[in-house]
Amino acid sequence: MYGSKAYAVGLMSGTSVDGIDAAVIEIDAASEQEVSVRLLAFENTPFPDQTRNQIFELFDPAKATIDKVGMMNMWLGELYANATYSVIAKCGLKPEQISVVGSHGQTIYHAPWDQAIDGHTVRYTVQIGDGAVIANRTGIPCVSDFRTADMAVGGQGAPLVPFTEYLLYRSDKQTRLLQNIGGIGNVTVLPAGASAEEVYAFDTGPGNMIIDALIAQLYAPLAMDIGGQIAAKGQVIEELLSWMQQDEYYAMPLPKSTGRERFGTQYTEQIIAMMQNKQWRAEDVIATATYVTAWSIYDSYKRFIAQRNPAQQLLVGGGGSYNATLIGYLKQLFSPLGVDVLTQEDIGGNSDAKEAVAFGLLGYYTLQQRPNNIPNVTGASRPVIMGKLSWPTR
Ligand SMILES: Nc1ncnc2c1ncn2[C@@H]1O[C@H](COP(=O)(O)OP(=O)(O)OP(=O)(O)O)[C@@H](O)[C@H]1O
Ligand SMILES: CC(=O)N[C@H]1[C@@H]2OC[C@@H](O2)[C@@H](O)[C@@H]1O[C@H](C)C(=O)O
Repeated sequence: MYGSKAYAVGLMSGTSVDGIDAAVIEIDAASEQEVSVRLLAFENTPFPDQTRNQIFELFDPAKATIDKVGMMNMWLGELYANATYSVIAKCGLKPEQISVVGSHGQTIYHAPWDQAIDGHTVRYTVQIGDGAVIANRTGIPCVSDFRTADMAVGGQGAPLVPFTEYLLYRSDKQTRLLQNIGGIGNVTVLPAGASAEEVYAFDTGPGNMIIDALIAQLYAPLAMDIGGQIAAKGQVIEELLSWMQQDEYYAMPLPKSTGRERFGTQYTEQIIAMMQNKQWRAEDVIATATYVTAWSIYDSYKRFIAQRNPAQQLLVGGGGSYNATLIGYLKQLFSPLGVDVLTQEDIGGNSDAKEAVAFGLLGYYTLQQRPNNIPNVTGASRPVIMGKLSWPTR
């Protein structure tokens, strides 16, 4: 594989359920340690409203009956295949030129803790959007369902993007924190001059998930606080802030990951109930939820990172990069610590495309039968080749 260039498509639909991110990348693997990626095209296709609502229903195990999960698995495969076609056309390539589609799928449930069954324990995670559908519609081999292999060897199955961040963003001189702010927030620590074994990463807590849910409740039909404009008009409510800061997730030891199971609908309903009871103003509640995301990133740094790896740079990606109030809070919190806060756009990248790019690269490694998890990051007992490979019939 070294010395050759290849094209891959990466597909991501994350915990925010805002749609399908699709990226076409050119991978240039000069040697094992020197891999570079060029983004050739990117497209976000929002889910049809009905599909989005149906996906949200599947987050509730009581509503996620097997027939609904099975149908959505196949339907998302179709939508992912369409997104693949569309993004390939955007850069003027043909499907035959693409080596692989790496598709994350839609997480509908993630249980990275041990569950007892028949005197044994298992962990599980469910990502849907069938790879066989994608492969057969597009004619391109498709790697999907990445997380299970890592769990099969004792890992949490998340986060997976750090493998690609190590390849693409490490520096010999600077310790960099790669912070993603999607539905959930997650950070990857790339110590200066580190080897892959020294990289660690974890979920910092909520990203935009609570903000989005509160906006949908309080400012419908809005689904997000565009640019952080609503939060900018509010003040942080101290009482709500300290209640939110008490969530036990923040103090949990590493490795750790979280999701909608903790910061989803039930959590937001509690905030709305408190708000009604205390007569808080909606913009103040949004400002507080926004501040909590910034604080949780700062708190994670101080608690788990700063002593071991004092950093020079916090590089933010994911949709939260476009929330100016959130970025403002981050700058306020990190600047006294001597950490520069930058977004992907500040360095010529694309905050929206970053995870789709990552899954294109992860899929390419799987196709090459090369391990692509970082055990130190996920808690897995060893490196594994992640994902299931579906072949098209050409
Ligand atoms: N212009 C914007 N202004 C404010 N917030 C935005 C903007 N654009 C996107 N966002 C926020 O980013 C979210 C989507 O982020 P992203 O696509 O990175 O999440 P995701 O990939 O679904 O989540 P995860 O990475 O947790 O799986 C939106 O739901 C919204 O809250
Ligand atoms: C189970 C799951 O889908 N987890 C997501 C989620 O969204 C952010 C954070 O929680 C991260 O752990 C992960 O995604 C990214 C893409 C990852 O694996 O690196």
